[in-house]
Amino acid sequence: MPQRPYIVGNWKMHGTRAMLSEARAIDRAAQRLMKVEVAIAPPYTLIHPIHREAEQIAVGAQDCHEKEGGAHTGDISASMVADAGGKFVILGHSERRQDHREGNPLIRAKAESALAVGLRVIMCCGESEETRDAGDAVAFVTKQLKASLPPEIENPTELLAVAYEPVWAIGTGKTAQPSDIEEMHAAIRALLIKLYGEEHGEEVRILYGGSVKPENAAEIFAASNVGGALVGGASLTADSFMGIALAAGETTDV
Ligand SMILES: O=C[C@H](O)COP(=O)(O)O
Repeated sequence: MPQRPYIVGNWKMHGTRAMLSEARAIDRAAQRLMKVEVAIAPPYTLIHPIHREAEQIAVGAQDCHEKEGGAHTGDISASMVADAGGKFVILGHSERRQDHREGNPLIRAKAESALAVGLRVIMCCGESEETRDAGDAVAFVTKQLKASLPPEIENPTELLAVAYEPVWAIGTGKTAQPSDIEEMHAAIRALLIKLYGEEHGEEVRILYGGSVKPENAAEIFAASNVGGALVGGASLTADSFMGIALAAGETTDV
């Protein structure tokens, strides 16, 4: 049975307690949209407050440290995320790869640490504009993803989602063409089947991310192998975020 579309808001470094009202509005709207799985990844400081109030949506983190604990000033471990009520963690986002020079081996170690405490991993991947222009996008992304994903996951259907986010489409207003999304998601699907077997490889949701908005969401969700979206800017208000979730609900017969 196919899984529900998964619509995840990545609030990035936006959000003080003033944003709790937006989270409440998202949660209320999600209660009327049971065909879609809605989640938000606020800054660490808002995970617990949102978790305490939310009835429908899951809350998660935008990163975690690869170690369980220790002398790592300023870092947060996967078990701390879980303790605060987090149910998932976004890993390998291009902003972390760039701002914090995170490479594939480190990202894989973080994923192993997150899975060990039962967090779902949303593993990001994506190519730069230069790589796409050179015609190397599919080869680059599949190699990046293979090197970032743990080779063994107990229940990938439940505990893994992949987010394809072309770097040039993030926060720029540019989105990939549906045909390019289909080509990339098909290549990712083939990799997931190879890594985790047919049963799980077919079921893991592959999200698209990069300037998703209510206006372009329906076209993106109509593309094959798109199981949801990782949404940045448009997830900061309940209206636009739930507009995207609504579009996902309309394209599913789950
Ligand atoms: O994680 C989300 C992505 O980076 C997309 O961000 P955006 O929707 O603002 O382009």
